[in-house]
Amino acid sequence: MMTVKQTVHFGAGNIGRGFIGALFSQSDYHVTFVDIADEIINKLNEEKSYQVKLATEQKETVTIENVSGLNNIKQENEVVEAIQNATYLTTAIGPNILPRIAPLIARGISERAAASQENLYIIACENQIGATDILKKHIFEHLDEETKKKIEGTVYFFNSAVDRIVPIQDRDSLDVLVEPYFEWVVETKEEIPAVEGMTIVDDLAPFIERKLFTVNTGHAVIAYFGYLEGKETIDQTLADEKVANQVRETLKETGAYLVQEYGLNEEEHLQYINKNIERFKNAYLNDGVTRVGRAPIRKLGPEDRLIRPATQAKKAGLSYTNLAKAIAAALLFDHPEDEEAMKIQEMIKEHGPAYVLKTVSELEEDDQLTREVVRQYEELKK
Ligand SMILES: NC(=O)C1=CN([C@@H]2O[C@H](COP(=O)(O)OP(=O)(O)OC[C@H]3O[C@@H](n4cnc5c(N)ncnc54)[C@H](O)[C@@H]3O)[C@@H](O)[C@H]2O)C=CC1
Ligand SMILES: O=P(O)(O)OC[C@H]1O[C@](O)(CO)[C@@H](O)[C@@H]1O
Repeated sequence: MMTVKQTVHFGAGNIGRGFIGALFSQSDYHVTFVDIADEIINKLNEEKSYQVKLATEQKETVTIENVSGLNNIKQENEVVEAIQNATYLTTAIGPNILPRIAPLIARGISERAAASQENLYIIACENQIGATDILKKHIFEHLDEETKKKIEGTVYFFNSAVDRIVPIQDRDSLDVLVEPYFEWVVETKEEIPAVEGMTIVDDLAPFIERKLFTVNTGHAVIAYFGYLEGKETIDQTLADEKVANQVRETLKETGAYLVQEYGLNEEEHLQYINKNIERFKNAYLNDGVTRVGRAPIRKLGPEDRLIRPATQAKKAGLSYTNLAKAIAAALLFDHPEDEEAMKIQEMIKEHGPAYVLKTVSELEEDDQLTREVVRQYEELKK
């Protein structure tokens, strides 16, 4: 009897079902999704399949089969067992959640190490530089020394970059609407089992910085300016020539840094920028500015899509005024349903914008970038 290849994926949300889980299923893996959302887990176990629909005029659809679900709070033992049988373990759960799932993954790894010498490949698929390294650090805090030794050469951790726009979905269905474009880049020099749609590279740094500081910076700029203009969706916002121009100018700044840092070809990078601006125009996605602007504390972090390209551009003597303006717009994102946005607004109210830049973005008060952001913040507020 043929044994079915197994993979465990934490986070049965938009990227989980609409991208990473779908690729594994299409590569003949059985995908065990792990999530805290009972309604998703129950549906996965009842329906055993769902549809991935492309956000195009034709709405091409693929059926994703060979899927099941486990709740990581209520079914710890079952998750540990699934990890024992898996070749891959992936996550798309949000960078802030990684420390919370690490203890259970550590238990799975420990029990697996006691019973098997088979390889396990762990990949965090999050919008964060070095997300798998961060997950590894949290997992290792829960492993004893003997297990850490035992898993050397059998449990591998690879960083990755994930790129596919997947908007918020209808919660009553497992089906997922996704853009046609996708890119999943994984950093490894190992020979690993094939997964359809996975691109392997030796060095992820240029790929993840190019992606985060083009796709995600551009998207964030549209989201924050769109929100300020009272727009609902990304494509509506981009139709406003003023915002479209702001996006292009900001991506010229991140582009100048990327070209200098990684020796990218300027013309090719310009094409990459233009290609991504076209992706943002997809009206079939109906992608809300509040989703793309979500979690501004994370997005204003020192290593994230707005602050890092600005600090790097400043260090390299390049222009960063448009990035500063985007950061100022992020500080004005006061969406009441976004917990992080509300926290930022409270901090601004009590201590002012420079305090947020210091505590959230690790920028000193007398930093030129801080001064420029605060100046633009006051301008935008008028
Ligand atoms: N949606 C998108 O277009 C893209 C998202 N990403 C990244 O992918 C990751 C996931 O994003 P989405 O799929 O959009 O989010 P999502 O909110 O649709 O999915 C996250 C899933 O994680 C589950 N979850 C939350 N806390 C949990 C916990 N403690 N234990 C188990 N499950 C838990 C949620 O119930 C949800 O189903 C994020 O890091 C995001 O930055 C990357 C590229 C594109
Ligand atoms: O906002 P987050 O959680 O970083 O992730 C979603 C982002 O990733 C993207 O899919 C880009 O890959 C955009 O849709 C969005 O800006």
